[in-house]
Amino acid sequence: MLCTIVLLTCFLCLIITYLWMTNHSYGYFKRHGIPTPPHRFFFGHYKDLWATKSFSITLQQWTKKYGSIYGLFLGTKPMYVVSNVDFLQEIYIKQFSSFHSRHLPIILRLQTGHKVHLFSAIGARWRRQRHVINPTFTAGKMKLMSSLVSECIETMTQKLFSVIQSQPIELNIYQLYKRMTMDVICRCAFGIDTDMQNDTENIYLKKSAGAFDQPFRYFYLFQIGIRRVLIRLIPFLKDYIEETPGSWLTNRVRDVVNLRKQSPTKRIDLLQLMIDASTDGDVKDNVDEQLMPKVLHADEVISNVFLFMIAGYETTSTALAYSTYVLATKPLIQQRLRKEIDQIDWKDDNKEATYDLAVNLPYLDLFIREVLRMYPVGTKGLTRECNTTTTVCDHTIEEGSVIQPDVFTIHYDPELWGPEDPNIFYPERHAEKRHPAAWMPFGIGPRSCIGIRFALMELKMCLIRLLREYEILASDRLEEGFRREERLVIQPDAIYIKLKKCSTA
Ligand code: HEM
Repeated sequence: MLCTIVLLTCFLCLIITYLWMTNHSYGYFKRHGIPTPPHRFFFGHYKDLWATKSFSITLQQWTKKYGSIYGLFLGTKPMYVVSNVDFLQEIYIKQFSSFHSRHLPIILRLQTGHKVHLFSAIGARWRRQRHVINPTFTAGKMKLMSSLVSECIETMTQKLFSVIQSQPIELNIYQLYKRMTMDVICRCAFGIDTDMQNDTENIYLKKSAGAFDQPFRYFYLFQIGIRRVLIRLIPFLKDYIEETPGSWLTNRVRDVVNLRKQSPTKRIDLLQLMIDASTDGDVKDNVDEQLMPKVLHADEVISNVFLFMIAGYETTSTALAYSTYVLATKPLIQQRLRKEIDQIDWKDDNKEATYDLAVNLPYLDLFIREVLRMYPVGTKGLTRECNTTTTVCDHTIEEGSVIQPDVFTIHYDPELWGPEDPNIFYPERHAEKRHPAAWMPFGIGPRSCIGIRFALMELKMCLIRLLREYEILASDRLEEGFRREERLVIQPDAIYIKLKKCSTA
């Protein structure tokens, strides 16, 4: 009897402590004088964020109601949603040392040791990996890799050539872009010469589609999580649980890396550059810059190759999709771009010269910047987690809280982007210097997208090739296919266009 009473009392105390702590957590923003939309016990705002079709648009709607800095709860974790650009500049740039990590989904937090890649690494490990991988993405390295990219674009153009008849026919070009960007990333990061554009039964294409195009993505992530936990608890189960497409791809990278190490000839791609900067020995991180080992562990090469596939495939194909949508709906802008492109004497047999010409076309550069302002591809990966309590623009931000920029509000703010209406597509607005945190499609600061140069090279080379050859026309179903949905990236269903051969091509 006494034992039961003691147990019941302990249980009650635990419940009271839990309720007190949860209640205290939910008082976070009230204590800091920050407004919040109403939350639910235990879930915080998770349920609202899961239920919405677009995370980014929901944030934008709340900003209209609660202002440029407001709070949400991820469970009980406080998250600041911010569209105040001075505040963001402090966090992402000036006080980066207090905000160097992202808030990660549980699936990435399960990764440990050398399985941790650049996206999820924190502290000294992130600094070492970024230091070693940065030189892989210099302009010089991009120029050397441009011929691999150009080959994939050429295959796409040939494919289009065989489809386009004397009369323009409707096609969903987004599908072709996905195959082309997957070919590019397989060649440059995976180090294998796939031909996904002609070989639609390609096993890599199928596995990648399995890994990235999941209709029930949360269920899929849950499945990966369960698999990881089970294998960690009972290692021999590994042989009995079916490989997920992601681990199938990871194992193929391992095979390619092993083959590469034995091969006497060197290919210039992201994989080789990372292999050259790696060691088979142990790597111990050190917070002291002088003592930081300037190498990658062999397993980190593999995890980062896989990361590049995820980070570089859907993002770039979707940015191409948005660019094509704009070109199809704005014939005058298309004409101006073609005029700039047609003025160049393209040296198709000299890939490096072509690279220089392509990346330096001024109107094309403004055009892409404007596309990504109006249609940022993803906003969820931009979070930062506070690792030491600090003060930002008179607000005390406590350790463990999360920062999420409201990119849509920032990108459409007339004060940041005027005097021309930000709802109008106007590339010239980027010729003027803007606030450092006003344009965030690739993030900002030391932890912004490492692949920006690669992505811009691919986008520019592909658009130039298309516009030299074809006039892009809107199909009757263009708007119907343009319905957007937000998963890992914010993507349209389809981009239905018609292509007409240019008279000068
Ligand atoms: C249009 C195409 C792309 C877009 C819009 C894009 C966007 C982004 C964004 C928003 C971030 C988060 C930045 C931040 O937290 O401040 C990011 C990070 C990253 N991106 Fe990209 N990306 C693109 C293409 C690529 C490509 C082609 C690669 C690699 C080949 C790549 C590799 C990465 C990596 C490794 C990170 C993590 C960097 C770190 O934490 O240090 N991205 N990207």
